[in-house]
Amino acid sequence: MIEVENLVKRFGSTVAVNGITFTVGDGEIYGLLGPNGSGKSTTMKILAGILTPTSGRVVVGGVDVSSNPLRVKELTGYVPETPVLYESLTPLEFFNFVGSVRRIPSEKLQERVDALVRAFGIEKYLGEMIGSLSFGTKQKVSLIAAMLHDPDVLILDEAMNGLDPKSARILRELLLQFRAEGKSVVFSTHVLALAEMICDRVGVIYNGEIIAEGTVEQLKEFAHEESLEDVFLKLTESQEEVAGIVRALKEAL
Ligand SMILES: Nc1ncnc2c1ncn2[C@@H]1O[C@H](COP(=O)(O)OP(=O)(O)OP(=O)(O)O)[C@@H](O)[C@H]1O
Repeated sequence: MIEVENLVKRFGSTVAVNGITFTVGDGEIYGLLGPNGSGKSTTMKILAGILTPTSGRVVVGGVDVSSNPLRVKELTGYVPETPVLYESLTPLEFFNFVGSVRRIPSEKLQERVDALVRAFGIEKYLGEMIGSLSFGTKQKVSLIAAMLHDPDVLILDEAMNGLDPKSARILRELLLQFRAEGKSVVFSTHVLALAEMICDRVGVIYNGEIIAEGTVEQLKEFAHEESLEDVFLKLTESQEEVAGIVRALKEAL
């Protein structure tokens, strides 16, 4: 369970997150959707205990992030928008490093590394330097590292980026399994069809505020639109703008 209450994050004069409130239940996948720069990554970094909020309250698995960020990190697996990895380690060395930092018993670590490496099909890269791997393979390493300690909560920032269709399907299945085990997932994406497919509820974030929230069906009804893409464009006031740009392009080209 994740509870976010009146969360604010300022960077100097920039208000990245402007008083957002939402909860993610046990066994729920919550999609955070929003245009570039709307505050998704900042929110997710706060949930993962990486950034401290300016104000507001975040409770993960009953633990307040401000009072016990270390415990929240134990409960949480976080995949950043861009993989942050040690380029001069091999994936296997990196997984062992993560295992020791997270104090995962060696037998359990071995089991989880084997299963996840097999699921994402990266066996042949285990002994290569991470710096030499493709973006998609690095993303898989980042995902596996986040899941090694079997976290109760997963925070995935555009985690499907760079994944081939097979790996994207595997991740989707893993998330559904995660949900069935009663865990909570926060998932940001610009791929609205994907959000529609896997999210139990979505929150649309715009200029640091959640401007609409509900199931995809509820949002479609609320916005009187047929697709989540149209709902998104309408809510973020982009529908008219996109139409204008397309008109201008047609004239110019
Ligand atoms: N470390 C920082 N210092 C200053 N401003 C920042 C910092 N991190 C984020 N911001 C600003 O906060 C706002 C929200 O950024 P954020 O990265 O959370 O957006 P986002 O919704 O994740 O965007 P995208 O879809 O492009 O990844 C932006 O205006 C951004 O420039």
